[in-house]
Amino acid sequence: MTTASRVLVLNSGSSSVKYQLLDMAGPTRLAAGLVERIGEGTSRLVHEPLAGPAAGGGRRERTGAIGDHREALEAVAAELAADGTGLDSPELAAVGHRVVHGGTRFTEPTVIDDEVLAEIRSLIPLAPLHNPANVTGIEVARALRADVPQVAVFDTAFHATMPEHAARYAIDAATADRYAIRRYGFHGTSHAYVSRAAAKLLGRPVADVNVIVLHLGNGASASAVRGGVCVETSMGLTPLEGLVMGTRSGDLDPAVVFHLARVGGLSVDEIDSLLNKKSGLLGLCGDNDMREVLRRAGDGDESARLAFAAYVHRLKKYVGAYTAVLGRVDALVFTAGVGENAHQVRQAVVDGLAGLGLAVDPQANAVRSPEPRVVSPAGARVAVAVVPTDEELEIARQAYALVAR
Ligand SMILES: Nc1ncnc2c1ncn2[C@@H]1O[C@H](COP(=O)(O)OP(=O)(O)O)[C@@H](O)[C@H]1O
Ligand SMILES: CC(=O)OP(=O)(O)O
Ligand SMILES: [Mg+2]
Repeated sequence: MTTASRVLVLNSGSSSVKYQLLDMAGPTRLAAGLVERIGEGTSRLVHEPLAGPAAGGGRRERTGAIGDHREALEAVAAELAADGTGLDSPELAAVGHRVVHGGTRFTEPTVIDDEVLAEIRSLIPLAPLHNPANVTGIEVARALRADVPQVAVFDTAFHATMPEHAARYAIDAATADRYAIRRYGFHGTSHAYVSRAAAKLLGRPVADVNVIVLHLGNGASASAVRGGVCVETSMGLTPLEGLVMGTRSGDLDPAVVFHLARVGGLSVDEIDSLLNKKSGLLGLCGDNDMREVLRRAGDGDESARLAFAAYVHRLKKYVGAYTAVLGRVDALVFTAGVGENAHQVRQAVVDGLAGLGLAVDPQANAVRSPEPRVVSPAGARVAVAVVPTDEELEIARQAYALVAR
């Protein structure tokens, strides 16, 4: 029996690492931080001790090139060590890793051994922007602390309950099976956490509520959750399908790819990069950050207005579709960077959808708060809510539940 109760959570993205150190006895957040723009000259690390030996020490920030994820994670380990809460601590019970793609095999949190790591590596072609960084995180943490369990928590896991008719693409079945082509869905940790928190906010049992969750960050996805079980989501084989995102196109006619190859002469890798990194808001107006898009649109910039309108139009289509999938919707929930902060997006998505029971109260919608809150008018048929996501806490809970039993 161990008394170690700390969990370090690493959420490695394509060019960033978000991390938190939690004491699960509370749970108490001991430290949180972020390394961004990894691989660029202007990298930035922000570290904040929040509780424990270094509490009150204040936020520390350092800028300057951080070449790759390995270097970033070593810098994170050094910051934690400087607080007296390093990876060498006997209190560390587990390291929880966000792993974006779990394929068909991983639908539960999993303790990582060599074989599991090899399998995560083999899924890189299905999540080329994400799984490589996840693998590096695992390698670095293991090298620093081989005796502590490393636990993978998969973005795809929550969506594994999707019925076959939602998960299947309508393509030749033998080809689909041979190449494991199906809709997996992502951001599952967030969709799970937020749909549960929404039920709590409404004061109703999770099993009784039907929720549409809109996770709008850099990557963005929608999900339909019936009684706590995911029945549909907008991302597919990879995190490219679905909504208009910061740099990703979301849905398009697959023939666009053939056309670009045949008529445009682009290679498969060039098309991949175009659709994943140079499309979405960035492709439409030159900015991928919603704050910038809103500012420019407010100044009357036509391409920013178009980008905003296209972003919102896609969201409306998904809200309508998921209303049909669920039959009855109790709450529409906004989360992640854009969903939590951009009241303009929330307002625009429900505009004209009174027929679906959707509306926001402009005053409630304009409030800025880190707390979960309802922003629809009193008595509305469907509650519209803002629920801040906490992928790190959810990953820590799942990792700790696995190692502490
Ligand atoms: N105040 C705000 N208003 C509008 N958008 C915001 C605001 N704050 C953050 N965002 C948007 O949130 C996005 C990042 O969301 P986040 O959930 O942190 O993404 P990720 O975890 O995918 O990196 C950025 O595109 C940014 O534009
Ligand atoms: C899966 C995915 O799109 O993740 P992120 O939003 O972190 O890029
Ligand atoms: Mg995110």
